[in-house]
Amino acid sequence: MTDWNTNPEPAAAAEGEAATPWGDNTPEGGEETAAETSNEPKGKQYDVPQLNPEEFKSKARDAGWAEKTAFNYDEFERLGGGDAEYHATSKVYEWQDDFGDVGPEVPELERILFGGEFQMRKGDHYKNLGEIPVTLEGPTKVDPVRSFEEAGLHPVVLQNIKLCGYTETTPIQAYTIPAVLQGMDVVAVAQTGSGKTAGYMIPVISKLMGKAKKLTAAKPNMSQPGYNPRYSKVVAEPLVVIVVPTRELAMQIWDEARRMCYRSMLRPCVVYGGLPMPITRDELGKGCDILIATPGRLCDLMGKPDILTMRRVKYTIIDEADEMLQSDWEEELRTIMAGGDTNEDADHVYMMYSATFPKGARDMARQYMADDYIRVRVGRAGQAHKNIRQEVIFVDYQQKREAVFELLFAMEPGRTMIFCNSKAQVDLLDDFLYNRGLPTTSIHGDRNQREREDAIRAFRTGKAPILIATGVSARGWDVAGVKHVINYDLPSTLYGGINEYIHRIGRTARIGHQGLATSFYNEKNDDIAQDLVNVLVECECEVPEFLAHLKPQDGETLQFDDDTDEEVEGEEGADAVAEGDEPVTDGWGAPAAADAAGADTGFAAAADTGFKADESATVTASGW
Ligand SMILES: Nc1ncnc2c1ncn2[C@@H]1O[C@H](COP(=O)(O)OP(=O)(O)OP(=O)(O)O)[C@@H](O)[C@H]1O
Repeated sequence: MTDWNTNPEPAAAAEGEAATPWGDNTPEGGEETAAETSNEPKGKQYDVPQLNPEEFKSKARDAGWAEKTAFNYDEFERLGGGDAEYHATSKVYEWQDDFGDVGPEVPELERILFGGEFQMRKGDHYKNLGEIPVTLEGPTKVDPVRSFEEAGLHPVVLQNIKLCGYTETTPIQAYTIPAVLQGMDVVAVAQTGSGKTAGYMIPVISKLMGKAKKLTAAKPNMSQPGYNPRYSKVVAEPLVVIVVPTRELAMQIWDEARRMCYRSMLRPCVVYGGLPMPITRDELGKGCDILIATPGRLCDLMGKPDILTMRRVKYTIIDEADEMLQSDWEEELRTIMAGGDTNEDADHVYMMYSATFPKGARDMARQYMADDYIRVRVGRAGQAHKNIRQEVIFVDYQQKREAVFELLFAMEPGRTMIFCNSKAQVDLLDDFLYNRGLPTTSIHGDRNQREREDAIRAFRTGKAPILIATGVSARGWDVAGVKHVINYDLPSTLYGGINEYIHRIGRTARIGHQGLATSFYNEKNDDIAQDLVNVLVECECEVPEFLAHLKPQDGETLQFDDDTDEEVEGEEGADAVAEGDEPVTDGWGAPAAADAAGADTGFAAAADTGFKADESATVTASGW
């Protein structure tokens, strides 16, 4: 049993607590120095009642938290979740040679791919996505597309988009879809949950679809009675390689690929560390046109020419690119971006996508891209979305468990993600909350593959609506109905700092939904304080009293570390922008400076599509 109740008696603060348990977390006395020099608790004192396990359970049930239930794989499959074993072996559309250009509908598969009750639908605040200025840099004109119909997409892709329930493009899609269709290298930055995945998946698949017959490699005929995955294998020859940092994200992007490839002869596959090698071989051996992979497993397979060859790859896409451009991945990324020894395609297209893109990563990205690559940015690189209500409360270091317990009871129950900075902390907190009747599950890098898949399924399907995770393990996750993100530990600089914070809180309020992000702050978080305050001010969220001294003074503009970028101002930038063309911004960090107003940018800020250039020569995606 954990020592959860070793706190001092609830102190004087208790008086005001009952009425507003989350209202005032100003440290008593407000003096930083006092807390630094003593062990005196500085914030409000939280309390967990002393109950037996049954009493805890009934307290949780009374508050509306369902009991965690064992995962029912039959039901999960029936509802369209995927395969019960390894998700990578779930069904994809299987093409047959006599299909002609477009395959017939398969209602059972269609229901699985598009009908899952847990699939995200756009929220009531979707229009807010369009209120952010879009900035373009690069020498080539791009006309944004407001609707999918006007983008000139392949009819099957258009049909699949409809089945997904996407009715209009998001701002990032409005620009990246035409850019990719024009064959450009693209770096794209837009807020979490704004549809970046479809922003590359749709145009790439649409482009390949028209020529699929010519381009795709031969595949075994799996409908033949004699087919045996062990002996009828082919070498996988993907046309598209999508690289992502985590296994769960790889599976999620594969799901998007499965949807967009429905009724086409393009076959998506996913491979990642933790997927047993025999399964990896079998799946790739069925033929692979779109390969989604984690970097380690991909590099491993690139050295096995009897399983995978990169010689036909036409598109390499790096998702969560700033994470992938970190030094930890340098060797793998170099190998992948080199395209493999046998890559034949001189027009190989490279793309990078993320919600955050610090300057160091941008500098590195540039060395991999074509000279005329286009850069699209929605808002500031690393900007949080206003659909997220951010709250920062002061919680003493030794009071966090009690605080999170109380917080979970103070809120209406709903899907909640809690982030910790270490795997050990994830385990401890999961035990603590679970033993107190709450329906938790958890995930981190030390769990085996089956445990990881179980945890994410339990969370997605609401069997365990509270998920405790380390930040990196949850990058890019898109789970419907996440109402609340809690930063139990704020990510210090060591854990990715403010960019990590942006990714974490971005698990809620996706694609037009609203959500809440609560962060526990104490004096150990000083290193992120200024960045945090800047983000709160930028998003018009309340800055708590204990951080008020960091707010910009009246008339002072917000300073972000990434505000300046030499790439379009200095010599390097001159290389990236063709002669005679003006970049549309003064850099990536901040919206364009007013002095660029009126410049003939050469970009389409076309009135006829509903987009217009604002005074500062950014392109505002108005009308959403
Ligand atoms: N045009 C659209 N209309 C409605 N929903 C969409 C549209 N495009 C994408 N979506 C949905 O929006 C959700 C978020 O998309 P996605 O995961 O691609 O976001 P993201 O920008 O990559 O986020 P992150 O930065 O967190 O990875 C997904 O559930 C996706 O199905």
